[in-house]
Amino acid sequence: MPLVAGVDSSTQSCKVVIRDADTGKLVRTGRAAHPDGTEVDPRAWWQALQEAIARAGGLADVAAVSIAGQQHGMVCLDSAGTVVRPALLWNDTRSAQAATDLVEELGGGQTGARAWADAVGSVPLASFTITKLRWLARHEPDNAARVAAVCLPHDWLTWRLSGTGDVGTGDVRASDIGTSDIGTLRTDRGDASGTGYWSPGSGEYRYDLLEHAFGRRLAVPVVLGPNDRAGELPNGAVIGPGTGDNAAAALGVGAVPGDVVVSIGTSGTVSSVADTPAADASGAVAGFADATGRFLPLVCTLNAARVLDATARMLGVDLDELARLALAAPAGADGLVVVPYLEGERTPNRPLATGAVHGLTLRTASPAHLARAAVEGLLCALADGLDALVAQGATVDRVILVGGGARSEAVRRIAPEVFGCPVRVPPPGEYVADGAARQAAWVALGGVLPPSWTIGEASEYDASPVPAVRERYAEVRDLTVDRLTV
Ligand SMILES: Nc1ncnc2c1ncn2[C@@H]1O[C@H](COP(=O)(O)OP(=O)(O)O)[C@@H](O)[C@H]1O
Ligand SMILES: O=C(CO)[C@@H](O)[C@H](O)COP(=O)(O)O
Repeated sequence: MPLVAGVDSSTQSCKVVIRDADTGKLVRTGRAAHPDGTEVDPRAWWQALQEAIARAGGLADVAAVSIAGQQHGMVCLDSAGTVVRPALLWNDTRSAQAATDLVEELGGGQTGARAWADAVGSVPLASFTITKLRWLARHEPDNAARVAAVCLPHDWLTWRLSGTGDVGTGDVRASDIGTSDIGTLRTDRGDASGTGYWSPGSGEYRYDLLEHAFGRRLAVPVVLGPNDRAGELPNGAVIGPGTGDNAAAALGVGAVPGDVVVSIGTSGTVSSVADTPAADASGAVAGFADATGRFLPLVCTLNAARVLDATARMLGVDLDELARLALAAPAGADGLVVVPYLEGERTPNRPLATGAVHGLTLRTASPAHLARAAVEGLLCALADGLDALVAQGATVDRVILVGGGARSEAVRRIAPEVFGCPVRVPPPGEYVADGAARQAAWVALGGVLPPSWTIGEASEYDASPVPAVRERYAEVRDLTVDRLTV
């Protein structure tokens, strides 16, 4: 019974699962919190990883480990492998102007957008690493001058794990010891496809675009195949390539073409597995690669589970009470609409936007109406994403709902009304970490395909569609003001 470990180093926390490689049976878990903010010192992720591994009983008895992580974050290293500045995360919007400039510089408007989509599968938005590199070059020239290599959160953690050989005995080590050779950085197709300088279509880096954005060439990680080895722990356990969190979630739920995975975590994502790469010049759909050698067209919103957190905070209730309140109000909340752009928004591209509440009357000024409108607002934004994915050719046989927000009974029950189709909710779990564990098992066991694991009985939620909810949302979603300070 070989054991394998999977890690999800996500925006809010680090989660570790240890599973039986053959059957997928869950054996142990651990987690640790990440700091808040859209700019984070990567050593905080390393510390959280060590804590989460220790809480999961260590890695001494595992045969393989893979790390999945939040996509896009810019981790800059100097020639000695030291982190140059805190990483800018996927939800940091300071590079919005850089994104606009990069599209302009490739022809502007539709021409520039088409050129980027054809080159790297996606039109750059503030989330993408390449825009953060441009921001760094223009705003922090001293830091930029020190940068020798750029990598992503999961690449950096994988590199550190291969270098330190710490097998999680409970020993927390967040110092700069360990690997320093930037030539040994590794990544995978899934995460590389979110940089803006790697092409899912050709499987090659676009060094020309990286150089164009940053001003000079940088070292980048070698892109491994789906079950290649990235390194080894001292106990002989292999380290898998890892991947971006959304590619890992698709692997974790065993998504196949026809499945649309909707994840409600810090980000909201709508994605599907595809046999051909996407290249959406509208910028709504990012043409990512997946973790199995295929592709993962994906729509991402910046505002998902935290809209529920924020609404619960405003109402002074916990998340269970928020769900109860939301279900107590009628569908459509009698016309109350929450536009959920609390962190600005990425899809649609409104980096400076703020959220809004529309339709306040004496009748709708109630906790239940606000709770309902918040759930409906975040789901409407995801339903727009589902439309964009379908417009790019995705077929929707099944919608699978995952992420922390899927634990909300209100989200599960209201989703079919807003999406207009039933949703399947797998048993509560850490599907990103599970996908990483499945990849680790694939690396350990070999084979053409990842091992087939069953994930337990999904609950099916169905309800009559209520199109009026999306119609009302569409009427007001652009009626927001920009934030006062960036
Ligand atoms: N019962 C629940 N109802 C609603 N939201 C929940 C519930 N449980 C957890 N969450 C939310 O899930 C979010 C974390 O989800 P997760 O998928 O772990 O995020 P990430 O992977 O981005 O760190 C938190 O914002 C949390 O409030
Ligand atoms: O930017 C994207 C996808 O393009 C996000 O999905 C990040 O990958 C962060 O994910 P979570 O921490 O919300 O899971």
